[in-house]
Amino acid sequence: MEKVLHKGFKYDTVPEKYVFPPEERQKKLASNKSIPVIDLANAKAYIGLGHDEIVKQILEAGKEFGVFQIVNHGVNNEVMSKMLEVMEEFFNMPLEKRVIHYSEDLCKPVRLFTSTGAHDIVPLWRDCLRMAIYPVENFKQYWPEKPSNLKETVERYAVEMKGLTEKIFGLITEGLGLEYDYLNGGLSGQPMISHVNYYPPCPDPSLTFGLAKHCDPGLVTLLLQGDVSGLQILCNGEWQAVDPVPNAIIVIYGHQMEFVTNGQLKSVEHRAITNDMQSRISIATFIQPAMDCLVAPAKKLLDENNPPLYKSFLFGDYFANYVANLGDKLKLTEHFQNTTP
Ligand SMILES: O=C(O)CCC(=O)C(=O)O
Ligand SMILES: [Fe+2]
Repeated sequence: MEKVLHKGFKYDTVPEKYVFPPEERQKKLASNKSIPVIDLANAKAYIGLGHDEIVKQILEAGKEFGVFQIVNHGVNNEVMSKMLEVMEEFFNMPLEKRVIHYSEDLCKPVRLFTSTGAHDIVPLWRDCLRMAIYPVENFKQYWPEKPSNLKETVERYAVEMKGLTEKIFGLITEGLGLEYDYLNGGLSGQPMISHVNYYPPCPDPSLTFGLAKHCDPGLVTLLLQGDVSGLQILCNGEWQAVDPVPNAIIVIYGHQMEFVTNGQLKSVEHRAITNDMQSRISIATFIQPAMDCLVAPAKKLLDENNPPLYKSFLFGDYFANYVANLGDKLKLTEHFQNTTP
């Protein structure tokens, strides 16, 4: 396989190997409901005016869609735009400057790869710079030296993402009636990882995917998508676009959130499509349990009317299954559902 897809020029035609079989290609989108945009301006660490409404909206969005966008989230807008800008610069650097980060070693804290970097049947129209970003002091040394302001920008972004995670977790646990820090500790104990997804312009987006249908493995994914559309979610069997909202961050519930909340919050299946006019960058930051963390439905959410729908398992076991099944939610759910009456 080629080391990276993006070589800094526009392709004239889609190379054969990137073409998906006709039955798997995108079909018409549903244009009904739009994904909720939740304004966090009045969300406080304590109960205040407007706060209860925000908690309610977050839970409802989780029950219905498994995804929502947030605005006035407190993350510095300049940090977000700098992050997108510096990553665009990274992917526009000459190939020889980028390719030094290419690696197939899954354990590396920073690596560039193409497609999923795994055993794809049809490769995806995507390159990805994967970086462990938090705790900053453990990983900063591995981040790319070029562009020269990359390290400083990623550091600021990582700190903002950490703060935002705590804020969102506080709102979710409050809404569910769990202890305030229930989702902290082991359940979000893995270092924070960001995937900087780069989708070069594609001559025929109807034939390819930037990312194929998957659910995210962790608790939540915080996604920055700039102003180019491309994210789609599967909602009641129909695909729907999540169009960009200025300065918004998309919150995607991952599969562990569904397990921990005993199915109260849904993990949404999603994909990314390509675009023939512009390249697109999205930055996904994953909050995931430590590999040795025991994941199980929260006891407070169980009673005789709400028996556990899932088994308890080590996140490491889940993750091995996730990789083997390419993030297929149905297969993973079957594997971890509780079959004892
Ligand atoms: O590019 C996007 O909008 C989606 C990215 C994504 O789903 C992921 O990185 O897991
Ligand atoms: Fe994803």
